Amino acid sequence: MAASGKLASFRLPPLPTVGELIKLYKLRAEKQLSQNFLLDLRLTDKIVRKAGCLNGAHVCEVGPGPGGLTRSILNAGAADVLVVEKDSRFIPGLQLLSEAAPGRLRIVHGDILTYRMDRGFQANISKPWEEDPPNFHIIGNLPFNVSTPLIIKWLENIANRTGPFAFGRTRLTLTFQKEVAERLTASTSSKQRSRLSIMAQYLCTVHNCFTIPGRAFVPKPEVDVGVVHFTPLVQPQIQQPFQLVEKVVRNVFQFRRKHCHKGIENLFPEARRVELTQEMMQKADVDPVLRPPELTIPHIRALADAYAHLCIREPGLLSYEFREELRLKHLARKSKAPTGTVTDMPGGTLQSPLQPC
Ligand SMILES: C[S@@+](CC[C@H](N)C(=O)[O-])C[C@H]1O[C@@H](n2cnc3c(N)ncnc32)[C@H](O)[C@@H]1O
Repeated sequence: MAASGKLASFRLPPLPTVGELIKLYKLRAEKQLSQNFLLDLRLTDKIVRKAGCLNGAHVCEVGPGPGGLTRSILNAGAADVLVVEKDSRFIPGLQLLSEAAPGRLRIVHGDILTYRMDRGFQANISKPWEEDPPNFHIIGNLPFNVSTPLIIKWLENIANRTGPFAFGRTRLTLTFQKEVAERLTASTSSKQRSRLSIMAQYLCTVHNCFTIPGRAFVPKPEVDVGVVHFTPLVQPQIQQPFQLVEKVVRNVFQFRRKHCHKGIENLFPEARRVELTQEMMQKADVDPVLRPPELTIPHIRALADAYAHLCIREPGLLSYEFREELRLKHLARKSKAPTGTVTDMPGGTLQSPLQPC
């Protein structure tokens, strides 16, 4: 069959196994870089299947390490794979893989947090945002210590259509600590509903594909791992700047067990807190006694729209941060207090806005 004949040509020639490579190059996992390797190619193949059809695709893989997932991506027929790896010890093994897949694997020794992915691929892979996603994917068994900052950065990129999303609605297939995967995909009122749930779901369709038990990794991490797939939405569910949405959501979830108006109050300077909170809740038509996890994305949209309206009317509001007001107040009190009082002691500084001294 022509199709299967074509598929067979994607497959890599015989190579040392990932386990043999690890031994060959004496690659001890570095805890600092959150290195937990997947050596079972059935599992890496399963992750890659969740990305969708990779036939002829362009792929950026985050943290390839010894290259197990990279092999599965290449075997799935990706035409152009660019891997970004911070630890130089993995580069020789990846070069071996690159020689086995001529012209299909490019290796970048760098940090994914600063790497300019928009410069790593040609503009002609782009698809207009309103059309189907481009044949460009980001895939990674992410280092845990960078996974949350990375997804927040990419969500902001999605909102602004920058970075990897300058090419269109680039899909992401990524691993997270199971708990983070659950937060990303949590529905309204669930125990895991959090800031991350709202920020991800207002911009993307998010699926928690499956869980990999910790014992499948070498060395075994203390937690299980979730594989999450993201497809950016054509139309974000909230049409306000990312920073504004992030600020509203951060404040709302500040007191997740209290009524939502408690967190919203902190969007406003103390002197006008009651009045402006009331106005914002009324404008948004959101019940102030709902708890943050009970808020749906339409509720958050109404709150963000109402807050944006107030910020246009009162331009100083957007830059107001209640923690800054507390800090200044605390400093003022401290400068007035006689020396030796509790505010001068190391433990006397403000721990939380709930416990002003
Ligand atoms: C959890 S391991 C996964 C390795 C491999 N993909 C696998 O599945 O076996 C994470 C990998 O990301 C790399 N890494 C850690 N921080 C990184 C960063 N900031 N940028 C790029 N790679 C990073 C580590 O060196 C390691 O190879």
